[in-house]
Amino acid sequence: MERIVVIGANHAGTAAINTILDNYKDKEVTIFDSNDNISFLGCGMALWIGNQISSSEGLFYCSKEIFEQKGAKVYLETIVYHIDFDKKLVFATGKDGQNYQTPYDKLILATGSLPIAPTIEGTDLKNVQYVKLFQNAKEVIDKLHDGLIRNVVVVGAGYIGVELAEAFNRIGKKVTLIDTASTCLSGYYDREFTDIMSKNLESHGIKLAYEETVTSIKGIGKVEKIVTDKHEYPADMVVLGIGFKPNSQLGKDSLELFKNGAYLVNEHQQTSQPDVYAIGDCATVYDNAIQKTSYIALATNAVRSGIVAAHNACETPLKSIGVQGSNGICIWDLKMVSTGITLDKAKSLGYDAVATDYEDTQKPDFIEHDNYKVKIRIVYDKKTRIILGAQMCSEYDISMAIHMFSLAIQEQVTIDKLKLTDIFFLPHFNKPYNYVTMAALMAE
Ligand SMILES: Cc1cc2nc3c(=O)[nH]c(=O)nc-3n(C[C@H](O)[C@H](O)[C@H](O)COP(=O)(O)OP(=O)(O)OC[C@H]3O[C@@H](n4cnc5c(N)ncnc54)[C@H](O)[C@@H]3O)c2cc1C
Ligand SMILES: NC(=O)C1=CN([C@@H]2O[C@H](COP(=O)(O)OP(=O)(O)OC[C@H]3O[C@@H](n4cnc5c(N)ncnc54)[C@H](O)[C@@H]3O)[C@@H](O)[C@H]2O)C=CC1
Repeated sequence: MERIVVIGANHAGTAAINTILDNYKDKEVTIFDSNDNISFLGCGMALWIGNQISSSEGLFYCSKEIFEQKGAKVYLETIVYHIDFDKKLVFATGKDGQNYQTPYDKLILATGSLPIAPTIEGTDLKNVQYVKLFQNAKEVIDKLHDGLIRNVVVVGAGYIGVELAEAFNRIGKKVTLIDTASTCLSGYYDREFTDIMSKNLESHGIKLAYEETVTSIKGIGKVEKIVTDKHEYPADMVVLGIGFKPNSQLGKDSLELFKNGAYLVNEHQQTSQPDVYAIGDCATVYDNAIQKTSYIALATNAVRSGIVAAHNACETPLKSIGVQGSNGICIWDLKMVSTGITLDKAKSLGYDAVATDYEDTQKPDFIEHDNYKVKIRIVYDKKTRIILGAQMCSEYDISMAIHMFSLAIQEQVTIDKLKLTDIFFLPHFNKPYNYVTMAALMAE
C-alpha cells in the first residue's frame, strides 16, 4: 500500500487529506500536526472577538475523528522536527514525548505560515498578541474579559488589522490602527477605495496612524504604550498583524525556495523533489494577473492547492490553473472586494496600465429601498487590453460580481471583450446599463 504522509492539517492539509481519503481507498495516510485542533477558520476570529457570533464552535469544519473514521492515522500535538528526504523518513515527537520515524512514498508539506514578527523592543511583553491560531483568539478574548483592557493598538492595517480594529471597536475598546503605508489595505485596493475604508473606520471612532513606524513597545512586565517614529499611544493590548511568512523550516535546506522562502512548486504542486508536494501558505502560487510565480496567503488558495496535490500524489494528473488573489472584506456595512492587481501595483511592476472607473446605484432609481451606490474600478493593460485587476465597493452585497473578473483575469480576457458581455437585467438586482458594462464602455 502506498504511504502518504501529510504534515500540517489546517486548510491546505485538510483539503488534501479529505481528497485522498474520499477518492483513493488504497492509500495509507499518516497525518502530523503540532496543533491540537484542525481547520480553524481564522476569518471567524474578528467576528468572535467582536461578539458578532456567540461562540467559536462553528469555526471548525473538520476533526481528528473525521479523518480517523475515513482510515487515516492522525497525530495531533505532534511536531515534525526533521525530514530525511533521501531516505524518505519523517521524524516527529508527540506532546507525550513519543517519538515517530515514519516512512513515506509521497509527502505533502502543508505547514502553512507564521505571523511576521517585527524586530523591535517589547514584543515579549504581556498583552502583545499575535493573531493566527484558535488559541491566540481565545487568549485575546480571555484577556478582554478581565476588564483591564481599554486601549488596543493594532499594528498593520492589512486584512487582519482592519478586521480586528472593527472587532475591538464593536466591544467598546479605544482602538488605534498603525501602518507604515499611507493608507489601509494598500495591497488590495487603490487609494480611491482605501480612502473610503479609512473614512469608514474613522467615522466609527478608530484612530488611524498611517505612515508611522513602530519603534518600540514599552511597559513593565505588560504593555503600557507603543512608540512610533512620530507619536506615542497608550496601549493595554497590542495586536501585531503585519503579514505572514511561509513556514518552510523543514525543507529549506533540501527543497528549492521562492525569494520569500516559500516552497517553489510547479503546476502539480510538486516541489523540486517530485515525491514531495507543498500546498497552502508554505508554497508558491502561479498568479495569472502577472503571469508569474508569486506568494499569496489565503485559505481559498490553500484549499485548491490541497485538492490538486492530493490527486497528483495519487497518480491522477491535475494541473493547477493558477490564482488571481481574489479577496473580500466587510467592515460594518462597507463591503469591498478585489481580484488581480491594483493600478498602483501594475504601474510599479512596469505595466503600461490604466483604470476605468464608474460609480452608480446598484438598481434603477425607482427602486426606493436597499438601493446602494456601487463603485467599480477595472485595471487593464493599455497595449494588450488584458484585464489585470478589478475592485468594487458598496453597502450592497456585490461580492459575487468579482468572481466574473477573477475568471476574466484567469482567461486573459480583454477590456474590449467585456464591453458587450451579456449581463442580464432585472430591477431587483441591477440596471440595464449596469456598472460593469458602463465601466468597460468607458475604457480608453
Ligand atoms: C485572523 C485571520 C483571518 C483570516 N481570514 C481569511 C479569510 O477571510 N479568507 C482567506 O482566504 N484567508 C484568510 N486568512 C488566511 C488563512 O487563514 C490562511 O491562508 C490559511 O490558514 C492557510 O492554510 P494552510 O493550511 O496553508 O496553513 P496554516 O493555516 O498556517 O496551517 C498550517 C498547519 O501546519 C501545522 N504545522 C506547521 N509546522 C508543523 C510541524 N513542524 N509539524 C507538525 N505540524 C506543523 C500547524 O500546526 C498548522 O495546523 C486569515 C488568517 C487569519 C490569521
Ligand atoms: N478577508 C480576508 O480574505 C483575509 C485574509 N487574510 C490573509 O492573511 C494574511 C495575513 O494578513 P495580514 O497580516 O493582515 O497581512 P496583509 O498583507 O493583509 O497586511 C499587512 C499590513 O501590515 C503593514 N505592515 C507591514 N510591516 C509593517 C510594520 N513593520 N509596521 C506597521 N505596519 C506594517 C502592511 O503595510 C500591510 O498593510 C494575508 O495574506 C491576508 O490576505 C487575513 C485576514 C482576512
